[in-house]
Amino acid sequence: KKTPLGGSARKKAYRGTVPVYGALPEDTGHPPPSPNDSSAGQSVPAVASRVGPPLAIGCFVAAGLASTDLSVLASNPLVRDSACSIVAVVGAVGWLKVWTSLAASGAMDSRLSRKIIHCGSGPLFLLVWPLYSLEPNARLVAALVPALNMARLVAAGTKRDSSDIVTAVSRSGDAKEVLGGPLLYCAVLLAATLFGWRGSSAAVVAIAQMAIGDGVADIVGRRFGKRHKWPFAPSKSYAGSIAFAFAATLASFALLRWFQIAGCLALPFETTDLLARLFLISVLCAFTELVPAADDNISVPLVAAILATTLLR
Ligand SMILES: Nc1ccn([C@@H]2O[C@H](COP(=O)(O)OP(=O)(O)OP(=O)(O)O)[C@@H](O)[C@H]2O)c(=O)n1
Ligand SMILES: C/C(=C\CO)CCC[C@H](C)CCC[C@H](C)CCCC(C)C
Repeated sequence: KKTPLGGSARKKAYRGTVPVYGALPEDTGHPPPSPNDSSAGQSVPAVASRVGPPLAIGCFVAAGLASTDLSVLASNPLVRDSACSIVAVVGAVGWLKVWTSLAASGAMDSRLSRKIIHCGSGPLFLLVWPLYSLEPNARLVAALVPALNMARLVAAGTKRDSSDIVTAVSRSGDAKEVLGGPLLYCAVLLAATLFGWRGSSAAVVAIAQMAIGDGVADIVGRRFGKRHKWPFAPSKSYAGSIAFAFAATLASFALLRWFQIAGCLALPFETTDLLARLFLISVLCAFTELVPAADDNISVPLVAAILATTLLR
């Protein structure tokens, strides 16, 4: 299709009307702005406000990185640890957003999305641990991830922030609820980071039991455990507890192996021996989950940590 202005005449006309754009239409693939286009002839700040703060921040970070020697950054442990924590914090926001959006769109039940968040958050955080530097302070930088999430939950639970974290993790949509199970969950991640860290099989097993064991018990129990309930815990089913024991064993095993492969911890057990020990821990944690005395986000990882300290050394 022929255009009214072609070749150099069009370039000249375009240069004349759009002082803030460095690129010509041929460079950008976009058509030239019409005389009515509100961006034509605007100043840089006006255009920046149109494209929005995220792009401005992105440009700022990119310009900073471009003017810095990246090899110096990569070899600096504090920079490396901060980068890991930034990735984890941003990842956590995206992770919650994905499941909340799926629930909001009707693609899945919000109880299921909440349980998937419960199952995935702790193990995903564990996967990041080996990427931190060997510095003793690395765990402090890593601890910022659950600490910041706790701050978000407290802000949301005390209504100082109407964040959609409430939609993601509260059962009923009541903001105060995030100060219960979800806050304890993050507190366990914080304690495991500060007092266990990646050389501790107890920290890894405690997180796997709390996240995967308890989460899978709920997901499976609700579907397959409607009829056969425990006599002393009428809301919980055999199916849920069996699923807890098997899923938590496999998750603990896989995460421990990941830490072994990454060179973070050494375990003196053959595969079958390790699996048997983890199964014993998981069965006992599945029984702990049936006890209504304490929140299972505290009781399960506590029992798991004690058992792992005794059985995995
Ligand atoms: N061993 C289990 C554990 C859970 N469930 C199912 O999962 C539901 C929720 O269990 P539970 O995690 O104990 O509920 P809450 O603590 O109330 O919820 P949450 O942990 O999500 O805060 C139960 O009603 C039951 O249907 C089950 O069948 N068997
Ligand atoms: C619904 C939950 C518990 C109820 O029993 C889980 C709450 C999850 C937190 C609000 C989010 C926690 C995020 C982690 C601290 C970091 C995850 C990082 C990872 C890379 C995604």
